[in-house]
Amino acid sequence: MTTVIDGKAVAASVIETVKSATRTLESETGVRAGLAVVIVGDDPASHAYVSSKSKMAKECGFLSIQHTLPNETSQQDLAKLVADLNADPEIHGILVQLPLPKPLQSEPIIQSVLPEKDVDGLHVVNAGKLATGDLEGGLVSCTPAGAMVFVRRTYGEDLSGLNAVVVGRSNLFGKPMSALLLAANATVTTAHSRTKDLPAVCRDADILVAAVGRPEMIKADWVKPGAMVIDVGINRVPAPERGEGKTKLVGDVAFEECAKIASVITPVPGGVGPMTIAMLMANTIIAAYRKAGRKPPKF
Ligand SMILES: NC(=O)C1=CN([C@@H]2O[C@H](COP(=O)(O)OP(=O)(O)OC[C@H]3O[C@@H](n4cnc5c(N)ncnc54)[C@H](OP(=O)(O)O)[C@@H]3O)[C@@H](O)[C@H]2O)C=CC1
Ligand SMILES: Nc1nc(=O)c2c([nH]1)NC[C@@H]1CN(c3ccc(C(=O)N[C@@H](CCC(=O)O)C(=O)O)cc3)C=[N+]21
Repeated sequence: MTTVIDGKAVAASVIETVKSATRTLESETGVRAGLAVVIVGDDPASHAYVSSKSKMAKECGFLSIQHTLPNETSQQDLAKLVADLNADPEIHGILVQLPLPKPLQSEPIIQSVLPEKDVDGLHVVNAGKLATGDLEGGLVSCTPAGAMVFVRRTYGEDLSGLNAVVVGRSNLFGKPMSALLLAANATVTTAHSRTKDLPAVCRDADILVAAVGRPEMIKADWVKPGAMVIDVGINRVPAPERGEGKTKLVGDVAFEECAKIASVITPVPGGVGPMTIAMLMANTIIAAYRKAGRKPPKF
């Protein structure tokens, strides 16, 4: 029987841990964890994500601040806001929603967030700590951190002897995912658009992770029988069967056919997506504990 991971349920258990850690920190030190989310422009999908992040932060008991800036915001004004948030002692985590509208440059903004407040894990200091195997000292990008929770719940802490294939090499997901799998002793291949014979590479994977952004690209005959398949892709596609002009979300994995071959698989929606938000809350409480000189909880 194939196990379909219930990402909402796993995310809810992470959120419970965050809530109790938030209460403990506040009662023992008087520090209330604070998260600032910055969004520039009016992209509706980004607004939907950001409002669910702000809502979840409130639910966790955080001070939750959202800064909504207009499309025509200048690079200097955005940089000034980040500098103010860096200096604000009530704020422990800063997330600048990506992508930024043109012509804003995201890289200088990402690198200007203080590493200890970089709950997205995108600062070179955090990426570097992960790359050098320092998993305790930095902050890890939320989506790969969430996918690793699924991996640990399936295989445990030690992935020795297992082959993992990550399709995609972005700084936001593919690279940190590969680094986390490697740190857990898996034998890791990072595949991308230039990889030769991708289906054959994927068939070698005991843990196959897809983060490409191509609807249902991974087919059943790419999956090793009994493998764990983690689908990170979020693709909105037309769904005429639901009515004219309707759309639906699908992942990068052809779910129905791959579920027959895999032993464990994550759905879209309801898989990795909810974990991204939960791990953002986890990173914020970790940052707040560190700021207070306390040992943060483990997730
Ligand atoms: N669930 C969640 O919370 C999140 C979901 N996502 C989703 O995950 C997906 C990937 O996101 P992200 O990493 O930011 O995307 P990017 O567009 O930054 O990266 C996509 C990667 O896929 C590779 N790729 C593209 N086409 C192919 C192909 N035909 N064969 C093999 N590899 C290919 C690219 O290779 P190359 O480098 O050679 O160009 C690149 O490395 C998206 O659908 C995104 O929406 C992302 C973040 C969070
Ligand atoms: N600085 C930054 N950090 C990010 O982590 C970041 C970002 N920018 N920009 C965009 C991507 C995408 N992303 C998602 C978060 C939650 C869901 C999510 O909750 N998905 C639900 C479905 C949501 C729906 O129905 O639309 C699910 O898969 O079940 C998806 C995708 C974070 N990202």
